[in-house]
Amino acid sequence: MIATLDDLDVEGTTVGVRVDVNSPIDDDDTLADDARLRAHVDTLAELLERGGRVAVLAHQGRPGGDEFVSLESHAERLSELLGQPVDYVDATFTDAAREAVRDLEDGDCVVLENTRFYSEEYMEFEPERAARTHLVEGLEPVLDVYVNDAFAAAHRSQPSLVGLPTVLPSYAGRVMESELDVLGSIEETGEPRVYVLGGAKVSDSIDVAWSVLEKGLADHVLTAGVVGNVFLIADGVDLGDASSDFIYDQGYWDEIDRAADLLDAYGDRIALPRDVAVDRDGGRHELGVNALPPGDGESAMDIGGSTLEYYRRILADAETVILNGPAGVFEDDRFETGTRRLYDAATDVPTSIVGGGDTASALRQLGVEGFSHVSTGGGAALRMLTAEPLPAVTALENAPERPAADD
Ligand SMILES: Nc1ncnc2c1ncn2[C@@H]1O[C@H](COP(=O)(O)OP(=O)(O)OP(=O)(O)O)[C@@H](O)[C@H]1O
Ligand SMILES: O=C(O)[C@H](O)COP(=O)(O)O
Repeated sequence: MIATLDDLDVEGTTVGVRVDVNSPIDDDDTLADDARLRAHVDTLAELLERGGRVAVLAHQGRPGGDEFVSLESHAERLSELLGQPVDYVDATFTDAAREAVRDLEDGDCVVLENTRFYSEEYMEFEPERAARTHLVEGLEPVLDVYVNDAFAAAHRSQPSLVGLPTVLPSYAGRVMESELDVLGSIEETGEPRVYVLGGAKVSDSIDVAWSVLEKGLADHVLTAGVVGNVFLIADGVDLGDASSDFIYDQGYWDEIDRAADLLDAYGDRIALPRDVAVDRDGGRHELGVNALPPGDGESAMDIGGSTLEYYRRILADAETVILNGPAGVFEDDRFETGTRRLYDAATDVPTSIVGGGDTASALRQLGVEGFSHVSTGGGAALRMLTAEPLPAVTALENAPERPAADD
């Protein structure tokens, strides 16, 4: 049983709050999009209003990557969103960080530095071992309790996610609570249940497809995007050199064999695109799979109109639809139709769940709204949608005894 903020006596308590504000970053190393910050405002505002002393912990980017930057601009934006001063300290668990946390008064908030600036935080550990890392040993003495609101990072077994809840009384924040409510009860949603797997994360999508088909969670899996292209090749369709080279360059060539095995095992429940759209003479041109391969240099960039009709018929009978990843290269006006129309059709299904923050922002750009639930998590949501446990959630379940909250 995971405790929530309802179980926490907040006033005067120093709370370490793990959030996921991993965001797109501009060329000047500052925040380019605040959607993920906005998601955590309710949790943070509630803790502050209830008199908590809040130390925010988060990662940004991956070591060596362009988006691996400090959280200073995140703190500035958070201050605007919360409508109160938010301090920032360029340290995570050193003396400077601990002093900033000890100096907090009731209702104060400080953002600590990007947790991944410390190498241990980019490693995966068992919780007991994570509890003996520098970050956890440094922060534990200055924190009274730990709140995890970082659902989007809950598939990572890293110190700030699994080590802190091993040593501190721990609670789920409001984002974590609502994600677990919706995604944790996937088996209880209505049937027929349809999974739509698009986008470019082919191995992850094939893992999900195996899992949901094997467990009987999916009545149908609809494939689109690069995932759909891999399944078409696995089914013996000649998509031409451009699409094949793309799949090879992305390192997904071996996935074709896995997709073929999946088709052998569960082909009756997997739907493949019936046509694709290519770039011909600078415009969109649709080709039925029987008319493939496309011309020289032409690549399958979107699903076509007959695929959309076919998928819409399946969705019309569905009680639940779970979607991840765009149906095509939606960033290009000529190839956004598949994503917009497929996702639009999904909003008519009684329960419609979109996993993946990037997909969600693409949908906002395309003006598609009306889903039952849009998850803040990409990889975490995918893992949850296969009914697999998330390490950070398990760590919350196993957290030490907590003092009872005052009513
Ligand atoms: N047919 C295609 N050919 C090439 N690229 C494609 C095709 N279909 C989709 N894509 C690309 O896939 C990318 C998105 O895939 P990805 O799996 O990363 O989804 P995502 O929305 O970022 O996922 P998440 O929200 O889980 O992070 C887009 O940039 C899109 O252009
Ligand atoms: O953006 C995400 O999916 C989470 O913040 C996790 O980031 P990671 O994939 O770099 O661990």
